[in-house]
Amino acid sequence: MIGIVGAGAFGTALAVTLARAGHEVRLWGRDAAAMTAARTVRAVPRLPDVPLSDGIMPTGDAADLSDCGTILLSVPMQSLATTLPALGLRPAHAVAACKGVDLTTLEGPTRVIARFWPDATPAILSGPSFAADIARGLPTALSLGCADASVGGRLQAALSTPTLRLYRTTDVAGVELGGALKNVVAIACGAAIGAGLGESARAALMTRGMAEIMRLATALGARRETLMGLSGLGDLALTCASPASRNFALGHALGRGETPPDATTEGTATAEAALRLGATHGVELPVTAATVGLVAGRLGVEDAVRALLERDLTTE
Ligand SMILES: NC(=O)c1ccc[n+]([C@@H]2O[C@H](COP(=O)([O-])OP(=O)(O)OC[C@H]3O[C@@H](n4cnc5c(N)ncnc54)[C@H](O)[C@@H]3O)[C@@H](O)[C@H]2O)c1
Ligand SMILES: O=P(O)(O)OC[C@H](O)CO
Repeated sequence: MIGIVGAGAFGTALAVTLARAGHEVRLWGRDAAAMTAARTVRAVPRLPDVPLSDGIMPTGDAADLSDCGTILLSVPMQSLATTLPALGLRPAHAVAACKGVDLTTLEGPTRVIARFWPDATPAILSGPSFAADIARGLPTALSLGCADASVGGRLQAALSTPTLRLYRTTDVAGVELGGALKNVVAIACGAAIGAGLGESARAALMTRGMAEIMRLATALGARRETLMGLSGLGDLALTCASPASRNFALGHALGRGETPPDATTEGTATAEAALRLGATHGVELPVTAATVGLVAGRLGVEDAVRALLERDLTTE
């Protein structure tokens, strides 16, 4: 039996694909009334058009997940540290399915898990995947990072489905940081497209953004080959190119001078956290700095572009 914490778009999509593959799934959401209603309606508000099969039990009571050996965590990153201790669970394996860096502690999701659930083996699931695609059963491939290779292998086998293919690695930092940092670049790309700066500008931002991801993530222990994989280059390609990305959409609205849509956009906090990590580790992050300025309203798109173009010429 698999437990999923977070009945938002992604947690629900994972529940649907795992149930389709034959797993019994308990899906916990913090809004108890909505979860009770979901038992009858057989859908959750975030994915109203995706039916929940009989194999999924929606619940607002975390105790219903106490028999689940594996728990997937799909709440927004900035709420992970408050969510975990409140659940009162002690799973053997905890797989983070959130993308970001905790702004208070600058920890990735697996470190947050280790802090609150020291007996659980933490893992991270990340890569190019829109919840709607996974829920529809469209082909998707993700990275599963787990420092314990044998647990990682078992999780890979358990969580892969006929349409969701997992690749495993022991490089937890690489999977975490690739998935977190790509969101920052997606905001920058959205802003460039929204402001009408063109496809060439987007390609330049993606490439130089990837260079920043490589610099910061390797300074924090990630391996380059992981960052060139699904939870890095792969997710960067998806998120920077698709208007369906909420991070891209946020940047796009800013680029057009419009009010951004109300949505989970992990890249805003991650950009701030990345700048702090960069300062600590002596890593220059000009695209991230411009994105932070843009999101905070301190820079307009033209100022941000000027700041990037006026930097000293350098080697690639
Ligand atoms: N939606 C996607 O396509 C997608 C794909 C891959 C990864 N992710 C990642 O999954 C994570 C969740 O995103 P999502 O798309 O499901 O978001 P969402 O906005 O659809 O849902 C978030 C869920 O978390 C709950 N939540 C919000 N604040 C909370 C808090 N303080 N305490 C407890 N619960 C809280 C909400 O009630 C909601 O059920 C993010 O880190 C995101 O980057 C999302
Ligand atoms: O909608 P976004 O920007 O949060 O992106 C969703 C996923 O992270 C894409 O892999």
